[in-house]
Amino acid sequence: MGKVESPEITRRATRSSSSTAVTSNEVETAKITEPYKPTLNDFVFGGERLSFDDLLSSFPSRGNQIRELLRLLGPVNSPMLPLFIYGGPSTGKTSTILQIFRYLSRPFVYASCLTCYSPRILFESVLNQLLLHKKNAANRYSSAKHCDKPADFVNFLREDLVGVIENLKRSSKKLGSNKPAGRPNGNMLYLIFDNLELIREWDKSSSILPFMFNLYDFLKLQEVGLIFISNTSPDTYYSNMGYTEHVPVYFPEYTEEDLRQILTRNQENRKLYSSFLDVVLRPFCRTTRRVDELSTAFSALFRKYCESLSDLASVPNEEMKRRLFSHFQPHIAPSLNEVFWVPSKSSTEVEINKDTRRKGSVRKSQGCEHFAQIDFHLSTSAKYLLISAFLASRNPATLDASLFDSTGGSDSRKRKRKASEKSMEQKEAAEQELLMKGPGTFPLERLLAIFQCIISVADSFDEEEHENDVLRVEGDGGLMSDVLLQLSSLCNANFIIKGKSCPLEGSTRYRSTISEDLALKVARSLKFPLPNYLYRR
Ligand SMILES: Nc1ncnc2c1ncn2[C@@H]1O[C@H](COP(=O)(O)OP(=O)(O)OP(=O)(O)O)[C@@H](O)[C@H]1O
Repeated sequence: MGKVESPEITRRATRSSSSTAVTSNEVETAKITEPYKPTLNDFVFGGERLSFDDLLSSFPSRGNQIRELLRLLGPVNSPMLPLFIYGGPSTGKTSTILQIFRYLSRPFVYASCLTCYSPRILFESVLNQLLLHKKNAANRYSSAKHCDKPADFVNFLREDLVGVIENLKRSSKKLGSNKPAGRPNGNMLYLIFDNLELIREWDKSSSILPFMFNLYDFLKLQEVGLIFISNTSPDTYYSNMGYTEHVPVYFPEYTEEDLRQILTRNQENRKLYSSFLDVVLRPFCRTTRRVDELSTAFSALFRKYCESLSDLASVPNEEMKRRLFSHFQPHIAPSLNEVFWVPSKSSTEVEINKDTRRKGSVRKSQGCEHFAQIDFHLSTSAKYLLISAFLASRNPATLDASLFDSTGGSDSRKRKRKASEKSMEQKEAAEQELLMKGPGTFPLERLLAIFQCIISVADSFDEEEHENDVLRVEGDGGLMSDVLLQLSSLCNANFIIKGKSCPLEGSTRYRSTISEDLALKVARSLKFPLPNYLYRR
């Protein structure tokens, strides 16, 4: 995955070979061959400490999440409930939390379920880090402890954690409050488990996720902070949760303006880059909002944009912008197509395989299949239902009336949207909060109302193409049973989560789990103008 130029993430262990001043050849040789001796400092980032301003400016549009995470982590040595950080792919979850730890200089162990793709690799990776054990030729690349059973892992983990925490306490006492940069701050140790959603793929026994969520209760160690990072919301783990409360922190998808700030952040000539973004950002955002995908596509495109410029420091005027644009325009569409076909690794991009669907189970896209397969496997009405659920989760319910009129016709939509934009401004604070909370829940009635509306809109713009499917769903007497059947299939496939009943209303609530990327792809396959119906900040 192409990562945007983010602040360096280097753990001290990987810097072991960085040279110190040497005075003679012998000393030099000795230094090079001398095996590196890991210390407690390996639990924190080395190098200069990051200031709070640097932390904030490294992650445009993540100020709220950074402040929230700092609040939840609390002052040094504060016990905390497990955190559950979630949000779509490439929304900065991993980089933000790691840089927060760099800023705090607090000791942590990090394991990603992407690279640790079996219980044994995951457990042993955590234990190796705790024991400061490095796999190398001398130990035949073996782990410090052999461990593939959750029960063994808990025992080893507790034992090792207690040891490390004791050492941290001793070292804290020795150093007092006068800690140089690169030394662990405090005696809490944090365990960060990233890409949690992938466990579902490799844990055939389905026992690891419940185990992970129980870890806090199993360990009962005040000095240990647990942080889980996931691409999917806590609801997608619904059946696995129900243990000690995990505090959710949501990373919402970026808006176009957020992406502009993120992408412009490290550019030498911001004005030039901004004129480039004026041309490319909007069309690309319709295809993807992933920072990694955009930055990869844009780095090549920007070179093309500047090709005819003799001075890269020049500030473009209108005439120059026009010239650059006409030179560069032919490259936009091919690049867009390339991005369009890059399969996103969002875990919500699940394909309902014909066979597995019959069995009622779900298989994640293997990455190389492209969207055409979703096209093949989902019926048109299921796609509309999926889009309706996405809209219901994503838009504030108060905007439904202004986005869809009773006939679902699109004629008056523009006018009504405009009128509602005024009131949207007044409600901005409340709705911002709504977005922060992540995809919202909705009752069945709202889903069906949106479904009816968008189907009639679609009908009016593309009557012939979808006639058979849509009209069948809309027109015949089996409407409800058909839609409910589709809904139940989408719930089985985890595209839509069926939650508990609302205690006040007594009705069941639902939540969409799909990413905006996927919703847009589904909408594109139907030629449905989804962006027109999306509430944007
Ligand atoms: N607000 C931001 N400012 C600067 N860079 C960002 C921001 N958000 C994301 N990025 C960059 O995008 C890339 C992907 O981010 P990161 O891996 O942290 O996302 P993620 O949410 O953990 O993704 P995934 O769920 O796929 O693991 C990184 O290079 C990161 O630095």
